Amino acid sequence: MANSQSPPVAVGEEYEVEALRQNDDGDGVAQIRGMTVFIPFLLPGERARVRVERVEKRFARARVLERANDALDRVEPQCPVFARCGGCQVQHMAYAAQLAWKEARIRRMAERLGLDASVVRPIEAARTPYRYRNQVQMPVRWNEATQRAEMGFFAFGSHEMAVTETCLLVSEAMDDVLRRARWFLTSLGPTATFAHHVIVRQSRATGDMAVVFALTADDPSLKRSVGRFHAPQVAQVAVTVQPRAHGPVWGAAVEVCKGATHLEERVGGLRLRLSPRAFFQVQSDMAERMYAHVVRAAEVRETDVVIDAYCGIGAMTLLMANRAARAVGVDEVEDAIQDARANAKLNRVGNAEFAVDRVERWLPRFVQAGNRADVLVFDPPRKGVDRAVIEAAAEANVERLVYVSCNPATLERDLRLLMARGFYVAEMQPFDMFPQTSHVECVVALRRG
Ligand SMILES: C[S@@+](CC[C@H](N)C(=O)[O-])C[C@H]1O[C@@H](n2cnc3c(N)ncnc32)[C@H](O)[C@@H]1O
Repeated sequence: MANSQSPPVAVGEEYEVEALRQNDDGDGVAQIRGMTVFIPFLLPGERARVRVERVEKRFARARVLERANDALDRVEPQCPVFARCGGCQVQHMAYAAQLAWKEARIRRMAERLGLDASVVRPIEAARTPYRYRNQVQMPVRWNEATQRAEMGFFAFGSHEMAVTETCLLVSEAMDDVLRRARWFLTSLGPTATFAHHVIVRQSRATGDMAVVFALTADDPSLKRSVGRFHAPQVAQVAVTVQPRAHGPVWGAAVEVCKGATHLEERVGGLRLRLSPRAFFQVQSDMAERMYAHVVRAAEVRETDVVIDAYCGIGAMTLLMANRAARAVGVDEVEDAIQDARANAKLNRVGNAEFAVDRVERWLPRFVQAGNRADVLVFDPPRKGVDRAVIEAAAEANVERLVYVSCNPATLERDLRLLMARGFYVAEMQPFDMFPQTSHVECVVALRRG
């Protein structure tokens, strides 16, 4: 018999459960003998026979063996590798239910922060919940037995590959290029073992695509071979050398082997040059709507000095510069800032400047040097902003701050800190930048007061 210290459930045990709610990863949550159990792909109200697969101190994970009923929100997932690929978590939910679930998460965050429910606006839905992504990174491996290159996606938190030729989140033209890249690597023979990822990005404006082969070896003849890849609408072929096949995908540099040096995208009336290594929002249409919202939320006036921290290729910097006295964009990626400077010229924006730096270094210096700023825009990566950035924002004496976040957990942490330093939340606008996944984007307008 289990003693009082041992967990109430054990790996391999089977139970009949009902999911009571959904956690932020999209998993169903049930209670078994007083323990919280997370069950992927089980929706609230659904009952199932499950097997416990992992037991931690405070929770366990279980897998559905047989589902007894279907929730009203359940739909048939469209992708053949859904549940095996780690990319999508909620294809089994109707799109309207995905939206409601994401909006509710932002509402719960507002509640925990002690905010009035009226600050949260209804979530902005994607125009197309499938085939919306403008970029994809597909792992590749060489199959010794079949002597073919295989592509697919890694399962969540593992390097086990779900082999597939298609991703329903990208355009059909991108799917076609991925297929051709796999045939091409197969045609190279075992030398293709050096390829570990194929990255494809497509411009919404021109339809042109850039294809980057990520290789483990810096081999000139392999690079020459890769340069022979061609497919309809592919305007650029490049390589990046990243010796570790499991870890970061990109190497230190990207070498264009063939074609254009950049793609061109158009957003919010701007022409934007886009290098392979520079970040760009994955859904161009939603990016356009979100940028327009950020400019409105920042209430940019013509005497304002605006700081766009984590600016990427400078799209928001330029949109705000058009209404301000001066705009400064900062990003740590040199290629992105080169694009941003070129984009300022391309769009004849004369009052935008850019710096290659880490925001946590640049912003405190900017503020301590006594420079004026009226508006701050933060659009950090998933880990949120550094403590030094919060302190600098508090000292900067800005009236308006707009925080663009792709991770509600770090957003909540950072909002709590900003609120403790004299900012209040005026509005929260969620955007469904990543349909079929558990991710949600949110733009928060803060004011000093
Ligand atoms: C979510 S993206 C936003 C980019 C841009 N605002 C846009 O909409 O395209 C985050 C950006 O932050 C940059 N970045 C990440 N950490 C940084 C840091 N510590 N300092 C400066 N830039 C950073 C990345 O290079 C990336 O361009």
